[in-house]
Amino acid sequence: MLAVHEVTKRYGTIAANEDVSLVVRSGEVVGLLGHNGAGKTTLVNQVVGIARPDSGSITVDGLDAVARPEQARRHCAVQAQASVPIDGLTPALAVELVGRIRGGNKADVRGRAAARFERLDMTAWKDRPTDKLSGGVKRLVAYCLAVAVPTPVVVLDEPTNDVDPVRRRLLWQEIRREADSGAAVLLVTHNVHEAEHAVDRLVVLEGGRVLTQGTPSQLTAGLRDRLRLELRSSPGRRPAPPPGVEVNDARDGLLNATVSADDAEHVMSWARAAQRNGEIETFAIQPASLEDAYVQLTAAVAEEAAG
Ligand SMILES: Nc1ncnc2c1ncn2[C@@H]1O[C@H](COP(=O)(O)OP(=O)(O)OP(=O)(O)O)[C@@H](O)[C@H]1O
Repeated sequence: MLAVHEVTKRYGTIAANEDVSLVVRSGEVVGLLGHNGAGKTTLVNQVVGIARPDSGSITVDGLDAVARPEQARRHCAVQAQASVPIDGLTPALAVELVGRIRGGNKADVRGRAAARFERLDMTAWKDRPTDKLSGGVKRLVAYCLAVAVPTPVVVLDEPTNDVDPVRRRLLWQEIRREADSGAAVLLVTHNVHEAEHAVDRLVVLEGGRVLTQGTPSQLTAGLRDRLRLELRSSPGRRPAPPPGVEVNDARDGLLNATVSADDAEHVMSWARAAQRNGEIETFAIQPASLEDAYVQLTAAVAEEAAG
């Protein structure tokens, strides 16, 4: 549904995107991850026709988005990172207006918007002037505007920013629903933890290039025998961790470490004993997460670049 093939985009000497290829199929949510400046927004801008690739191709619903961006854009819903200026309107009116401009039938647009406001628990705000809404609610309204009419491709740039944790969950469900009804969803996010549970596949960009891509479980496969130990020391106590524990971070009484699966049993016994004798308050041993894999991957690239 969305196919990006060997796209390169330079700004002067900066290669914002270099040979980027990815595919988002109908029914899939694909997360685009990467540090600040990795090239995510540049890629999104080219998909929606705001920027033009120097080379490579992009097709949206089978249409050439480089040669005919205006045509391709009609098949694409976009929620940009910047907020949408809709002051003077209410969310319900703004969504209706955008839906009608985009060719939706009035009753359909209204019906879809009302159901979506309900599912996102936003009904209380739908008839309030938007300049009186909080930043998080405005962000949700921007999402509702983007998907006011159904499109084969949906591109979302940081849709969960500023949204409270409860509505963020509702929003992830809503995004999944969009894919389940047939859309190909490309989603830019910095929230690796949330993405792990909400996306089908991930593409990691670094320095404009695709560093890796795959399902969350493929990306964490290399860390299967690595577990994560997190513990909180008791006030004034700093117990030395046992052998086999690789400390990643230790400050303010919180320790984050990596433990090999083979050592997990003796680390667990040590932690239990330390808890019994009052050295630590709480501890948890968990499987390594996508965030661990992401940090490891990007750190390896940074080390390589530093020589
Ligand atoms: N219009 C522009 N002119 C010059 N350089 C640009 C322009 N747009 C982006 N860049 C540069 O291209 C690189 C990629 O930027 P981009 O905004 O795509 O990154 P990003 O991954 O979206 O970052 P963030 O997570 O901070 O939004 C950066 O080095 C940025 O400074």
